[in-house]
Amino acid sequence: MSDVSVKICGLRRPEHVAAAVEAGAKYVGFVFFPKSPRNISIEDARALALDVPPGVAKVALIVNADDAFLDALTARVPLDMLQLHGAETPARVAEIKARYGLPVMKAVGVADADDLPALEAYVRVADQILVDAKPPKNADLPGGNGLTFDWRLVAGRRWPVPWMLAGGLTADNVREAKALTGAQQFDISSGVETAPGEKDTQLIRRFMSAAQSA
Ligand SMILES: O=C(O)c1ccccc1N[C@@H]1O[C@H](COP(=O)(O)O)[C@@H](O)[C@H]1O
Repeated sequence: MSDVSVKICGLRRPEHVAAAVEAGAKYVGFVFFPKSPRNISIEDARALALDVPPGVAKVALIVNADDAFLDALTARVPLDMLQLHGAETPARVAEIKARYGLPVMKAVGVADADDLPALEAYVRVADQILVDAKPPKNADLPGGNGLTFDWRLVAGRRWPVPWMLAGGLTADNVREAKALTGAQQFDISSGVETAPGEKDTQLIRRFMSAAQSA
């Protein structure tokens, strides 16, 4: 039995949700960000989420969302976690957690050692931390760019809450990512796609197998 947990993010089709669940993903992610090729409507996400079995966490990825959107989202989609992937402050993270009563995972972008202190404020308010590659300046997306960062920056790091590694992961590099960082949780989106937003069942299975044997 593997000690690794995987989140497959940016799912939009039932066959890809099924492939992720059948292959052992512990989290499935839905992206609510109109600029993303993985964006999904609330009603389409609801239909997918209703078919996810217990034991697999349904995660909504949101970027600087306001309360009106979050009210509508949480009223319709049965969710287990909110992933905040924008410039939400620690105070906003705490506010969202209190208002919706859902566990919150805050993404923090890392490019160099100067980005690491920002994590400390978030581990006090979030239930989990997602350590992702920092997007390039002027990037359209704050994540999901298929970029890695220098994993040695977080080698052996421990925080008081669970953490997940993201950014440019693939079936070919997840073993090295685990060995270098000691991460036990991995989040992937573009690495299981054939084109932006186009998930692939075989790539999902291949990544799950590589992560579980890493
Ligand atoms: O996937 C997206 O479109 C996305 C949009 C806005 C914010 C985050 C997004 N994706 C997240 O980014 C990381 C890394 O993704 P990748 O594997 O490098 O493609 C991951 O947490 C995605 O959930």
